[in-house]
Amino acid sequence: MKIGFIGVGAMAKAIIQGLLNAKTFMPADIVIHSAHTENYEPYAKANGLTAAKSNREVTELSDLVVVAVVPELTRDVLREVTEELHDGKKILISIVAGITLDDMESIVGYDFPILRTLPNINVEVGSGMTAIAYNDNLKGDDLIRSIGVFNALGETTKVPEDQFDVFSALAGSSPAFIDLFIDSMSRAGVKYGFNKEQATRIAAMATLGSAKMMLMSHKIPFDLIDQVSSPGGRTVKGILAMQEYGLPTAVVKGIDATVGTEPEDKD
Ligand SMILES: NC(=O)C1=CN([C@@H]2O[C@H](COP(=O)(O)OP(=O)(O)OC[C@H]3O[C@@H](n4cnc5c(N)ncnc54)[C@H](OP(=O)(O)O)[C@@H]3O)[C@@H](O)[C@H]2O)C=CC1
Ligand SMILES: O=C(O)[C@@H]1CCC=N1
Repeated sequence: MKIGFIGVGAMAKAIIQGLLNAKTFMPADIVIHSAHTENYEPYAKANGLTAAKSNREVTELSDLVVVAVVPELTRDVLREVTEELHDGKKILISIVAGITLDDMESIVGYDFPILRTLPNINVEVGSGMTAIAYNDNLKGDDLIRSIGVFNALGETTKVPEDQFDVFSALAGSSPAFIDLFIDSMSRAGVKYGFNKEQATRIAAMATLGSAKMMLMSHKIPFDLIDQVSSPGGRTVKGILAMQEYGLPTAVVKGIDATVGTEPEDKD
């Protein structure tokens, strides 16, 4: 089975690296093309991937065709490859935020198998969280095979399409928010004399461990907060100060802005 990528930017590269790490595909079975030869050819060569000369060639050579361009270009790219998609065997996979199954069906055809996903950048290290939705034409082994690509890169969860934008904020964008939190912790460490590298490592390991605790203990966040907050100790003072300075509200406001729900956030 071959998987092709139309667009090889940050997200496609994270998926490809994750697939190579997981040995889900042989490098030569990963076919790529993007806008600039100087971007995709050296990348293909460095990783032993197959570089195609066009989006149409990627589609022709692949069983699973992943669209990984920015939303604004997606419709044009789908129109470009519609003919090659229709050989009766191919499955279209989109990782594009904001483009619905219906949007895609209206371009490539209503009788065509499509998996809509919203992965996050952590697929690169096998700890991704990917939303999935699919149309009625994707079923049986094809469904298992196409979802299996993302299960090999972490976890998948079925999400109603009208919740994809919220999922995108909570999982697609949140790695950047968590990185901001880690960087803020690390800068606090620097303020008190740690070097940045060591402070970042400490903050990142604490974040990783806390996420693991949350998932493995099945406790709610506030039970874990209470476990760390010794009576009369330092942690509760820190929690109260963070609340006073608006951390929980800042996070919700950040998600609002990402989803675009507030009137001032509308484009
Ligand atoms: N970044 C993330 O964390 C996430 C991104 N996504 C979605 O993934 C998609 C890609 O995002 P991201 O990787 O960040 O974006 P990038 O800008 O990093 O990558 C876009 C890619 O599209 C290529 N491209 C541009 N025009 C064409 C064309 N006509 N034909 C083929 N390829 C083309 C670019 O080529 P070149 O490199 O040659 O210039 C580039 O490789 C978006 O739709 C986004 O919504 C979804 C979840 C998370
Ligand atoms: O910033 C974006 O629009 C994309 C979607 C989720 C993560 N990156």
